Amino acid sequence: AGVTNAMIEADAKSTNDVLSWGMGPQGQRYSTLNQINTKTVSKLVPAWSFSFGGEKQRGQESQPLIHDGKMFVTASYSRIYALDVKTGEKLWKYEHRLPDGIMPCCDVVNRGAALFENLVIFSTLDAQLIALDQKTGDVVWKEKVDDYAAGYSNTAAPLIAKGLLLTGVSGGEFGIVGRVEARDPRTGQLVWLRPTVEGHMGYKYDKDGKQIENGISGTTNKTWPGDLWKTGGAATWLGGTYDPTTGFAYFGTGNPAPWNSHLRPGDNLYSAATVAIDVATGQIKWHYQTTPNDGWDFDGVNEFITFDMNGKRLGGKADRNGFFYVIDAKNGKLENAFPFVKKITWATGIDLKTGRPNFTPNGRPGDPTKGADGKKGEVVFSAPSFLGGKNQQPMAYSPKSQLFYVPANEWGMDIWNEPISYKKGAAFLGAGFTIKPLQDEYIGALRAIDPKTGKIVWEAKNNAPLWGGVMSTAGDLVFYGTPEGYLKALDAKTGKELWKFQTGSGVVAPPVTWQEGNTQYVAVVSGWGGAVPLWGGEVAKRVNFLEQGGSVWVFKLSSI
Ligand SMILES: O=C(O)c1cc(C(=O)O)c2c(n1)C(=O)C(=O)c1cc(C(=O)O)[nH]c1-2
Ligand SMILES: [Ca+2]
Repeated sequence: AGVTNAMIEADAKSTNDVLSWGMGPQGQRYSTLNQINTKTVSKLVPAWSFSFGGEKQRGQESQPLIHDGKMFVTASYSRIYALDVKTGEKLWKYEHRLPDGIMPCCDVVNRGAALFENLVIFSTLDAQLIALDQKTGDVVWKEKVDDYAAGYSNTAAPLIAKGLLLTGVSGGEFGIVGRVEARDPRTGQLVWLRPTVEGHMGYKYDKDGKQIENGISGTTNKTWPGDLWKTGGAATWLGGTYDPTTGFAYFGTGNPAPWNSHLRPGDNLYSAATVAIDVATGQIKWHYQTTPNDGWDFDGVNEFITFDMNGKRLGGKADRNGFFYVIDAKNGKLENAFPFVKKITWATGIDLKTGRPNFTPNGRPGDPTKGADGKKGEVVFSAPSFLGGKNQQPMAYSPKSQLFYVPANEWGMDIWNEPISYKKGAAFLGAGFTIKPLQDEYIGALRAIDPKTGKIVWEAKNNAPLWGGVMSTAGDLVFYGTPEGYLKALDAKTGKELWKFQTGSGVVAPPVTWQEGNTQYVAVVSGWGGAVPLWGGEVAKRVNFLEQGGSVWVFKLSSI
C-alpha cells in the first residue's frame, strides 16, 4: 500500500519514518524520540555520510525523507537520491535535465520531496513536477507547472493534504503570478488551482482534466492599481503546511512585484500574507497580511505552524519582516504579535485590534519620480534586511517545552527604488540594496520564544547568518546547523550547547530524526549556498571563506 494519507497525517507521532517536509504536515519539526537526550548526546557519532558528487555543489537546503529502509534526499540542480538508510549506499539517483535559461532568484536549491503510496514526488527549477517509483527511481509521471522562460521556477517540497498534492511556485522577482495547485498525486492531474494575487480567477478541473470555468469564484483587483495585478508576484515559494483538525492548508505568499511599492499603492492582496485554503474546495477561507503594500521584499512565505495554546488551535509565524505572529488557525484572527529580532525600523509595532502594522513615517524607500533626477528615490536604512529576520530556514515548535525555536538573523540594508517596467523573463524589482551587518559579533541567533508572552527565553548567537532549519525532540534537545559547518545540539530548556559536529561545508538545511530497530538516528544535509552568498553584500564578503559542498550526514549514539 505504500505511504497512505493516514500515515502522513500521523507523521509527527510515528517514529519509524519521516514522510513529510516539516516532520508532519503541521510542520512542528518535533520528535517524540528521546534515546538521544541531554545526557546521551555527547556520544552522538557519524553512522555514515553520502556525497552528492560532481561539481553541482551549490546550496543544499533539502530535508531528507525516510521510509521503508530508504532515505529520499534532493540536491541542488533538481537531483534526487534514494539511499539505503542503514549503510548510506546509493540505490538510485535521478538527475533532471535543466534547460539553459532557468531563472531561480536565489540559488539552484531544492528543499525536499513528498511521498505518496509508491511514489516520491519533487519539483524542479524549470517549474515541473516529477513523480518517481520509490523502489526503482523510474519516472511515473511528469507535469509542467508553468513557463520557466517567464520566470517560473520551483524550489519547495510538495505537501500532501487530504490525499492531494499541493504545490506553489517561485518567481516573485520576475513578475509571475503566485498560486497554489492541487493535483492527484497518482497521476499529476490538476484538481484545483488558486492564484494568490487578487484579480485572478481560480479554477477546478473535472476528471478528464478539463477546466471548469468559474469553478472557484474570482476576486477583483481592488487592492491593486491599473494592470499591475497581472504581474503581481506573491509567489508561494516555500510551500505550505496542513492541519487536519482545520482542514486548511496554510501557504505563505511572497513579495508583491515589483519591489518598488510606489507603483502599486494599496494593500496588494494576497501578497506578503498567509492564506488558509480549504483543501476540499480550493477556496481561500481567510488571509492575514503581515506586510501590506510591501516595499522591502519582506515576502511573507514563512511557515505557519499550528499548535495548541489557551484551549485554541493557533498558528505561529516568524515573518521575514521581524515580527512573530500568533494567529487563530480557524479564522485568521490575530491573537498576538511581537518582535523576534532586536532591530525593526519599518514599523513601530502591530496594532492588535486591526492586525495592521504601525508604519514608521518615512520608513519606506522613496519614490524615484520624486528623486532629484527622477531615477533614484531616497535611500533608506531598513532593518531587518530583505533577507529577513528569518528566511527559508524553518523553525520548530516543541509541545513539550511549549516554545518555538527560531533561527533568526539581525541585519539591515540600505534600500532605494528605481523606475521599472515589466518585461517577460527579466528581473522586475525597481529597487537596489546593500545589506549591512548591525554588529561584528553575530548576525544569526537561535532564539527560544514563548508564544504566550512573546519573551525570548534564551538565545544562542552565531557569527554567520543562520540559514538551516531547526528540530526539537522529547530528549529535550534542539538541533540546528550553521553556515560555519556545524550541526549542533542545545539543551531545549537553557540553550546550553551540548554537542557539535563539523560536516565539512555550511549547513543550510533542516535536520530530521527517526528510529530504525532500537536505534535513533539524526540526519542533516550539508552544503553552503542559498541567497546569502549571492545577495548578502558586506555579509557575503564576511562569509566568503566558507566552502561549498554537498553531502548528507547520519548520526547515532556510539555503542562504546
Ligand atoms: O519571490 C520569490 O519567488 C522567491 C523565491 C525564492 C526561492 O524560490 O528560493 C526566494 C525568494 N523569493 C527570496 O526572496 C529569498 O530571499 C530567498 C532565499 C532563498 C534561499 O533558498 O536561500 N530563496 C529565496
Ligand atoms: Ca522574493
